[in-house]
Amino acid sequence: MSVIQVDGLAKSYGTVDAVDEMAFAVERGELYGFLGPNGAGKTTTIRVLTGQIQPDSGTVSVLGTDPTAEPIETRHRVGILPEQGSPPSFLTPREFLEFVGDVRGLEPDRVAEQTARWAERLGFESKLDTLHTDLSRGQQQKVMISQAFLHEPDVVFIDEPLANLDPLVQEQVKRFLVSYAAGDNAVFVSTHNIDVAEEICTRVGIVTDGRIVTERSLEGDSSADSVDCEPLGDDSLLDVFLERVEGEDVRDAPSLEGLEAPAKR
Ligand SMILES: Nc1ncnc2c1ncn2[C@@H]1O[C@H](COP(=O)(O)OP(=O)(O)OP(=O)(O)O)[C@@H](O)[C@H]1O
Repeated sequence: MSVIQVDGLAKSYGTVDAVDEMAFAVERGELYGFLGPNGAGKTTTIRVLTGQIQPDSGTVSVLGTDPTAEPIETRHRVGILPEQGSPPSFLTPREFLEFVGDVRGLEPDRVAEQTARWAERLGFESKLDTLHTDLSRGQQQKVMISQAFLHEPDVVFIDEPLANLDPLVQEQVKRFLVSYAAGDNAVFVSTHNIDVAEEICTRVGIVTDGRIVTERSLEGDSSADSVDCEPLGDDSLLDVFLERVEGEDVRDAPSLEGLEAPAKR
């Protein structure tokens, strides 16, 4: 059984159809990239899958739970790194991770062990007892990454994983995500970053206007054997993206008048 299954999902906000006829499935061992332009419906889909909002119609299943009917059960079982999420300003990383560990049902010893491991892995040991309000945006992002993986969930949802991270930490996080998915888990990454998706994902679904318009497998021998998906082949992911988004090659789109860089003298 797929660890994430979405069929006929629809969600509107007033007259805006944010998600419409969305359908896909993700298997264990996959690092699935949800790639789409601004407003494509990526965050809305993740919010439904993590039990944060109710859809208008469709069925969703995450690790055999129904996030629309049992959102707390789903949230206990998965890791979530929300878009622009930040840890509470009035807590320190240690206090916040203790809180998250408690909510996720971890023993205090295990929380302490995991906190130390993540602080070392992402290099924020010296900030463990500093209030978040006094941390940089990138340091806060490291704490948010740590909370998503603290309880070693089988499925992790991540909205823009590398935002605000310096290049060195970006490389570490990318390598970690690849190895985590390969360890019989599933990592679901929503991103605008085509290069990162091409580099780390095992499969990518291109989302526009609230639905997946095409999927591509990015590895020859997919770890998820049951996935039947067209390989990327000789195309670049950028080419596939540009062709599919709005059904036209956006490289031919008119330039933004008045915004051209001034000619060099
Ligand atoms: N709470 C809301 N109220 C009204 N409209 C919303 C709300 N949240 C999202 N939308 C609209 O729904 C559509 C899909 O938004 P969503 O945030 O899911 O897209 P996205 O693919 O995550 O975009 P981005 O890459 O810019 O984060 C957009 O048109 C957006 O304006």
